[in-house]
Amino acid sequence: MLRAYDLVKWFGETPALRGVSFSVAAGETVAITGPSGSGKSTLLQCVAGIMTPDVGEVWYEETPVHALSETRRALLRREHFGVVFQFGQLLEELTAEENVALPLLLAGRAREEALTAARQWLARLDVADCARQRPGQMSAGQMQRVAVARALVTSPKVLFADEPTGALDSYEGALVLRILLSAARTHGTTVVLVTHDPRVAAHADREIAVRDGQLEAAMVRA
Ligand SMILES: Nc1ncnc2c1ncn2[C@@H]1O[C@H](COP(=O)(O)OP(=O)(O)OP(=O)(O)O)[C@@H](O)[C@H]1O
Repeated sequence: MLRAYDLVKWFGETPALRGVSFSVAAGETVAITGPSGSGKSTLLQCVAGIMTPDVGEVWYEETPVHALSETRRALLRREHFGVVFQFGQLLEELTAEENVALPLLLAGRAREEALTAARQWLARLDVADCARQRPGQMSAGQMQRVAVARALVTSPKVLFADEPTGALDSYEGALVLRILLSAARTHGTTVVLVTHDPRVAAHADREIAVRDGQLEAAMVRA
């Protein structure tokens, strides 16, 4: 479903990726692991079409993501991908249900329909009580659950998550991860997850280890 060929990315003099190739099958959960600065986030952002590699190709099904304009990549992300970052990046001035409804409103859905779907996702993530609260009134764990609901509300084909539990304590982090993965599996969503935490990576079907911008090992769990 997703394929990356020989990705190279430089930031000035710094080589962030030095020829990385891998593929992800539909419905698979893959963890990209590695030490700080190894290139995990750069890899995720190239594969998700958030940035383009300097060299190499990224294919999403039959679409050459690396060759699309910024506008087409934004459209592809909006229609097919969901993204969660370490800090949920919710809009402060909107309530939880409005934050989650936003991607549906942008896709042209009617307001009441979008809010109903948002509330269903908040309930699935066990934060129905927060529907009318703004991010400032929520805990870090609640905000991250809302961010996951917002990423999944459009039923994306692929969910990209960059340290989605990195800002949470280990108990809350494990809970959010479990809910995220079970929601993704229930809906057949492919997941690409960046983490430096082996306990988080252990939940994935497969681990891709990156070191100094190159693949270290690709292992499949039994
Ligand atoms: N926007 C940027 N400008 C300049 N250098 C960058 C930029 N983004 C990443 N880098 C550099 O590219 C390399 C890879 O960074 P990247 O963020 O992909 O690593 P990472 O494994 O995700 O690290 P961390 O776990 O600390 O987030 C690092 O040397 C980093 O300093």
